[in-house]
Amino acid sequence: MHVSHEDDPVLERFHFLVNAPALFNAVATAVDLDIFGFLSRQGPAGFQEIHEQVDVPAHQLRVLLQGVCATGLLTRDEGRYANSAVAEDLLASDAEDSWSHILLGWRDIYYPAFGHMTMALRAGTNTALADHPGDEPTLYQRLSRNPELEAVFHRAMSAFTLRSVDALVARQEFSSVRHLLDIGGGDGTTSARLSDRYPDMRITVFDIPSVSRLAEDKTTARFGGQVALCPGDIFVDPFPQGADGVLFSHVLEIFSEDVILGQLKKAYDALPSGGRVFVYGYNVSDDETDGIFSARLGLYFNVLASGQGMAYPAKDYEAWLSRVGFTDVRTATGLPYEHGLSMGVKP
Ligand SMILES: C[S@@+](CC[C@H](N)C(=O)[O-])C[C@H]1O[C@@H](n2cnc3c(N)ncnc32)[C@H](O)[C@@H]1O
Repeated sequence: MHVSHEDDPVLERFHFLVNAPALFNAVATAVDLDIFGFLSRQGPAGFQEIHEQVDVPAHQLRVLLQGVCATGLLTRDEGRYANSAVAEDLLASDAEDSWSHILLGWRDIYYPAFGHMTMALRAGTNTALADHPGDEPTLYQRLSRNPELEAVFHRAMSAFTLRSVDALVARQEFSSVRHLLDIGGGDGTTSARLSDRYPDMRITVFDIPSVSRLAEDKTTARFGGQVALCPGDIFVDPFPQGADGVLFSHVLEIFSEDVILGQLKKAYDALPSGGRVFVYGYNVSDDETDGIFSARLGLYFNVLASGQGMAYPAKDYEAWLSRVGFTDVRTATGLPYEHGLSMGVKP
């Protein structure tokens, strides 16, 4: 006799979870086939109208549409399909912040790696990186050998960052910074937002050379002298001098405690007295039981990206900032998508 868990919300979650990999891929395929975009431009459409737009045999399209309807992202009313409000808002456009970019990035880069999870966690290192040619120890470095996949990665990264960055940019602590170093600043998405908001702030975006090239359009082309690019390796090259603020956005969480302490010390040494450090990213709850975005991220780091790191709880960052010598250490918690901003000031 099985016990019934009918009223237990964990059961409902379990049922969704075990089907989620297939459903996730169905939704990503619908993005690929521009089904959400078509329904957005066209309004509700019958099967035949969708079929005329999509190069998939009728039976296979029927199966796909059933799968996407089962997620709730498409609705079907008297035979006509339509985007749900969530699909219309998140998946129908090709805009920079569209979730469509995020889905394709997760599908092409993150999720293939998770099949290696048991092996990677047992091995204590990112064994899934073997699927990406090269001998460098992190995914970021190896992606520079594959410009197409690197572009997919940074389009997804940028779209996700845009979904949470407003809360970061709005922090009044940035208004006193004259020159900010955006360490691991990626394609410059965050710096571009900061430049819009603080036209008097100079910003230097530091990232590996292949990523710096991706940042050119978004930063120097648009912001001229306000944003400079500094190609380099955080483990090899010194941080540029003269800044009074250092931002690590979605960067420290990739690495182990020792590496984080080393990078925070580097920031401390580069800053003048009164200079500010900002550590922005995902935080799991202090008791490490909560945060599904953070959970995915920590697993991705350990299986694929670096073999280290996690969405550390804010109290870890606060302890590390204090240990390195920063004062006024605190965290703005509860930012969108499980984000927090830990800050400190060099005395
Ligand atoms: C998760 S992305 C964050 C991008 C951006 N800061 C944001 O919040 O959207 C991490 C960034 O760190 C950069 N990075 C990783 N290892 C690096 C290294 N050794 N030196 C310089 N940048 C590095 C990557 O290229 C990537 O752009």
